[in-house]
Amino acid sequence: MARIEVEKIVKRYSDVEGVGGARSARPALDTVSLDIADGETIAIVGSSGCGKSTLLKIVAGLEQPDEGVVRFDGEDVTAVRPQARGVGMVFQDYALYPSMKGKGNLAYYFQVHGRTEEEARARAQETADRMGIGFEQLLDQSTDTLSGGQQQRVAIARCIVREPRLFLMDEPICNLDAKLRESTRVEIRKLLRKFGISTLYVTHDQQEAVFMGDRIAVMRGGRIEQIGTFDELYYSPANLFVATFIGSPPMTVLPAIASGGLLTVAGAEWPAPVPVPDGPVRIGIRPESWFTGRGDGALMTVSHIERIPTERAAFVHGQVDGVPVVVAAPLNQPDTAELRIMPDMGRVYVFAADGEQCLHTPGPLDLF
Ligand SMILES: Nc1ncnc2c1ncn2[C@@H]1O[C@H](COP(=O)(O)OP(=O)(O)OP(=O)(O)O)[C@@H](O)[C@H]1O
Repeated sequence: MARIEVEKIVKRYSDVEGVGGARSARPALDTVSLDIADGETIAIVGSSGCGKSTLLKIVAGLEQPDEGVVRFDGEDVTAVRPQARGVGMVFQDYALYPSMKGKGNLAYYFQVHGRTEEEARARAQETADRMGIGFEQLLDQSTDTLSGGQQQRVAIARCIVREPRLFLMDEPICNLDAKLRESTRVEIRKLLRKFGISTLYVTHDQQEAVFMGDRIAVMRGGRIEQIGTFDELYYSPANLFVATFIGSPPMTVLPAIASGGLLTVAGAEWPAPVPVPDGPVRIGIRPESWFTGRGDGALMTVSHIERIPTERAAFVHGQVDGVPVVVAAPLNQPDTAELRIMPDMGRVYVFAADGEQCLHTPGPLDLF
């Protein structure tokens, strides 16, 4: 267990080609800073190529940064080799030794480090006991006969047995089918809580990030846009990118013109929720923040209705003036080609026209 500090990391890959073959000026990581508290799990999300894996590799010591510092418990480890950092790594491919049983996988580290067989056996047993019910049976099986989820449990145990200071997990369950993914992520979360090991958990799946992370870091183009709890990101996004990245289906974003306390949106005039300087802005409306069926609303052309019986809810997808819109509705929402919709102006977000600043957020929903 450790407190991890990542400070102003810059990483440039020299062979990254920019548009038209020119050398790209944009680094893979651009002044990235991050603090992981002792025992905390931070989930890192962002689209492909935003630098998630590079960040993990730098913390692991597998890549060297061009600038910046990595500290474990206050000690500068930037130049420390990976093997000496005490980091446990779990990736999507389990990288277990296939010819060995689970037990052999756990004991291997001790064997290659010249430790006694008794110690290896005792540590493997202790870890198996702590991993929970049913785990010991897995250790007696050859790893290539285990399911993906089981292999991932053994891979995690193989890290835990070495008592890592930090776990680095890069899309550890993305290769599993949907059902196994769900049970395995519950399992991993339980283990992380139980062992209290500080963890960086990379995923491209927002829901997984919300489930796994005590906090979530949203990355874009080599930068961390915002770090916070789900509520902080959802209700107080730093900018339009975070606001649209967090939340599923995503919020609708409409261009608007502010003038004299009114917002003109798609030809309709709505009162601004807060004083907004006159000029172009963008407004964001989450699916749950629309009123439907009001005569004075904007006209939405419906493309399809996504019904989610397990949630007793539906999402109506369509367009207003060519802009994609998603509106939450009851499960029994009738099929319709058009719908009059009106935002709950008390729940809209207002962004600067370039999307880089959030000018107003409605704050958390008061459910009680
Ligand atoms: N070894 C390398 N050499 C050159 N460029 C690299 C190398 N590794 C990564 N990159 C580039 O650095 C950027 C960040 O890559 P990285 O793998 O960290 O992204 P990622 O967010 O993990 O993506 P994904 O979700 O697709 O795995 C990308 O533009 C990628 O092409």
